[in-house]
Amino acid sequence: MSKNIVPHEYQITAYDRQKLNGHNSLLLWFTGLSGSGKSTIANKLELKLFQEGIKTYSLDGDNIRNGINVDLTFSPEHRTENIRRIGEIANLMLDAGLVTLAAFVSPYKKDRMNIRSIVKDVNFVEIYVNTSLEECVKRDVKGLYEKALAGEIKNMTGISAPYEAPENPDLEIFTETESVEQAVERILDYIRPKLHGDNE
Ligand SMILES: Nc1ncnc2c1ncn2[C@@H]1O[C@H](COP(=O)(O)OS(=O)(=O)O)[C@@H](OP(=O)(O)O)[C@H]1O
Ligand SMILES: Nc1ncnc2c1ncn2[C@@H]1O[C@H](COP(=O)(O)OP(=O)(O)O)[C@@H](O)[C@H]1O
Repeated sequence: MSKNIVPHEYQITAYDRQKLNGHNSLLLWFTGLSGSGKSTIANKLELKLFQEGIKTYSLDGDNIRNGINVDLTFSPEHRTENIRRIGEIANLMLDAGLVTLAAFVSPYKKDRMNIRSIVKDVNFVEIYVNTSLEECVKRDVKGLYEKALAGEIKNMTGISAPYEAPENPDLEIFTETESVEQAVERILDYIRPKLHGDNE
């Protein structure tokens, strides 16, 4: 914490907000290549949670890279800063009592580990959306791989920039053999005890 900044003691705590909501805060962190299926799965999962009365919020490139992080590029340093800021925002969302879904390529191991240290470890679920580069290139949802392979985009993850796969993710999803619905059910099964368990 910076010098000369003294935190206020607020009467209402994260614990109180979680109690009022009837569930714990959780950060569901989706990592994987562009086009691996992070947003598709996160979207379906949020809908399911919402329908169960769980208070949620989704963070992804649309609301972050076009907003608070509009100043950042895809250089390694800027990706690190992108993920650091998102970690801090997610931490506020956890404090607010929300189940927060974050879908970012987040290619560097050290940046993802930093998230664990920003938020309380118990609240963090790392979900590796493991789809092969070949499949992502075949899908080419946004036409980025074609451009990257033609040399029109620099620093494209998987083509001209690294992706460091998680070694011990909490969950690993294989979208080439698993449907979106199956992935969502598996994630729900995994997080249910965390949502409703003793999380003090
Ligand atoms: N060079 C390069 N590398 C990877 N991705 C690129 C790049 N340029 C643009 N895009 C699009 O931006 C989305 C990735 O942004 P992120 O904020 O998730 O990236 S990172 O975590 O900072 O690495 C990513 O979105 P998703 O496809 O949803 O993953 C891409 O659509
Ligand atoms: N099992 C699956 N899980 C997730 N996405 C899938 C699956 N099978 C095919 N897809 C398709 O792959 C694409 C993934 O795109 P998207 O969710 O935007 O990826 P990301 O957010 O990782 O960039 C979508 O067009 C989706 O319909």
